[in-house]
Amino acid sequence: MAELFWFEKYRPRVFDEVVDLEEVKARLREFVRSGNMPHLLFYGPPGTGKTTMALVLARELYGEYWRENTLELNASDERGINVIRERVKEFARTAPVGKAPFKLVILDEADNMTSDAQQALRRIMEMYAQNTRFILLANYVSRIIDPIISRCAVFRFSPMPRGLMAERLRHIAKSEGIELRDDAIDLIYEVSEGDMRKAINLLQVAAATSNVVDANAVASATTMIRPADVIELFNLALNGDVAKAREKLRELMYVKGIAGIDFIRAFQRELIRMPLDDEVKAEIAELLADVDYRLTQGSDEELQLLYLLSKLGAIGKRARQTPPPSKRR
Ligand SMILES: Nc1ncnc2c1ncn2[C@@H]1O[C@H](COP(=O)(O)OP(=O)(O)OP(=O)(O)O)[C@@H](O)[C@H]1O
Repeated sequence: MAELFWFEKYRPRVFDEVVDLEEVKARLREFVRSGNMPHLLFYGPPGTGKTTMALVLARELYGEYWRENTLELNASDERGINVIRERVKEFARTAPVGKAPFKLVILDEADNMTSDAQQALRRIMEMYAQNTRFILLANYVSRIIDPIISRCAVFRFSPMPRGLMAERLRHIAKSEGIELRDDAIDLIYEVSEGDMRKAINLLQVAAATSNVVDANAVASATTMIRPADVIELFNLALNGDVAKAREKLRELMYVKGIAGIDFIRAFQRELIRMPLDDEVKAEIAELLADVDYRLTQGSDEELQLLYLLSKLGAIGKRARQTPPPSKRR
């Protein structure tokens, strides 16, 4: 069956396809080679490859029999520790198929379990240790009780670095016949904060409307402000058309539902690319930082943004009256 979601379609199947995580791969390969391993705990933010790595390990351990030898449970779906106990008991009853001497239980969202449930889980892990190994997946290691941590080999997963995320996105875009622009990658990286699932999803949604994916397409796929709208706002205000700028601002705030702080981020992002004098840019950057601060202090969003627009109007007016530095004597 064709995969509906690209993040599933492009989920790595073997260690070599997994981007980054070199140390984790090396240690897991060693477990596969030796045919033995302890329980594992993978922790880190969403979309950083924990589930992927657990499934790759299962394939590498069992080859074609990986499904028969793997039980995937979600700690927050499964109603309570008793359900987990029953399912593990049932699963562990039969011997593993293939060469590895144990079966694999992958328990997602282990950090959502209460500490009592985790205590019970620890006993289950011990009870079936002879022929099962657990891989616990968690976002926060601090929410896992010490007796479990001390029984596991612990691996940390970090947000995907920009360069590697870009490489992976380019690979997917190429396979899908999509032209992916650099400004789109910048924006996807910024919005996804190193979460690969989110990044791939954004690419897929943006590509649904156009074969050329640029930052505008990415922004339209989110509740983000499009670069084209930011530039228009900037230009309207700087050119002294503050009334029109206000209208545009209100439309974006109330029709698209864009938050004040997102405007500031978008302005900061576009400012670098604006064809303005460095001194003017520095002044605007300072103004943006001021407004940003006041917004974080709880000031009224619309008032702050209107203030920003009128200040931009004044800066623009002054800039038009002052010749650029190269022409100054
Ligand atoms: N290191 C990686 N290399 C290549 N693709 C990756 C990598 N990490 C994540 N991905 C992509 O992101 C998707 C989501 O990753 P995965 O399900 O492994 O995240 P996770 O860390 O388990 O997240 P969660 O905590 O939300 O369960 C994968 O299907 C895959 O397409």
